[in-house]
Amino acid sequence: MTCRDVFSGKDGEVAVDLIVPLKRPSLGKSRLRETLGHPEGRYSHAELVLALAFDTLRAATAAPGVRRVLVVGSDPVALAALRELDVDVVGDGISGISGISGMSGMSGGSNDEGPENGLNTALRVGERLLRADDPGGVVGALQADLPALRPGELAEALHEARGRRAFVADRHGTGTTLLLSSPGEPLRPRFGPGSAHAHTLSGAHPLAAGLPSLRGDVDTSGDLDHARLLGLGDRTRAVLDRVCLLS
Ligand SMILES: Nc1nc2c(ncn2[C@@H]2O[C@H](COP(=O)(O)OP(=O)(O)OP(=O)(O)O)[C@@H](O)[C@H]2O)c(=O)[nH]1
Ligand SMILES: C=C(OP(=O)(O)O)C(=O)O
Repeated sequence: MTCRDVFSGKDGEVAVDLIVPLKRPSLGKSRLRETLGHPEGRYSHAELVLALAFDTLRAATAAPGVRRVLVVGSDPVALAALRELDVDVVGDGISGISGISGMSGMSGGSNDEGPENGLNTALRVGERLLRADDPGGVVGALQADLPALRPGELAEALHEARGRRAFVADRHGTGTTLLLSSPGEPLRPRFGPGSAHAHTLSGAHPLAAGLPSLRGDVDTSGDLDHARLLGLGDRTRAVLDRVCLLS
């Protein structure tokens, strides 16, 4: 199990274990596929979605204050491709795959009144695994579509939360890119349409810092253009550069 030995956060802060949900890349990011058109032949849609996740994870694992990163996904091939990163991977229990990397899969059952969807179910699977190892820690959910993410901005968000259940809204103000629990308390994920509002209603504290790279999730080609202006991670840039080289 991958776990950074030394917590490098600021004084007295609790280390954070992050869950990163990852839908099967060929099925995920359907709005991006629709608005980008049909790049197939130059790169596959799945390759781009996996690159977004790869760059997100590379930044997350480099962020001070992040102790551990657990990817909960639906596709064994995609999960295997992430093994070179300093992350744990596990099946989301939705697609039939479960234990990977020495972890046992668990079903997603819920005692939470938030919306039931694949994403929240996957997060509960991850939360239960992380809590089994550290019942008193802070658990977070980070989206896998933040290709411009800067480790320092993620660290800044963890710092601003200061142990409160808190969230970061996306740049549109409607979605959520990061949700953090209080130490030892349930995450209570309410991801889905309008999740920023749902997280506010559930009592989570909206983090106010600018954090453009942490708010820059990619759902459409417009979001991808925005992330490109912020500065894409290497993997995503390399996939997109191929289009420019060929066109
Ligand atoms: N493991 C898992 N992850 C999910 C699931 N649904 C969404 N995710 C992940 O949750 C994050 C945010 O999801 P969305 O932005 O709604 O992604 P999406 O469903 O791929 O995108 P659209 O098809 O455009 O709605 C991404 O990291 C997805 O990969 C799911 O059913 N299982
Ligand atoms: C599921 C979510 O992501 P998106 O809005 O990017 O679909 C969310 O923000 O709750």
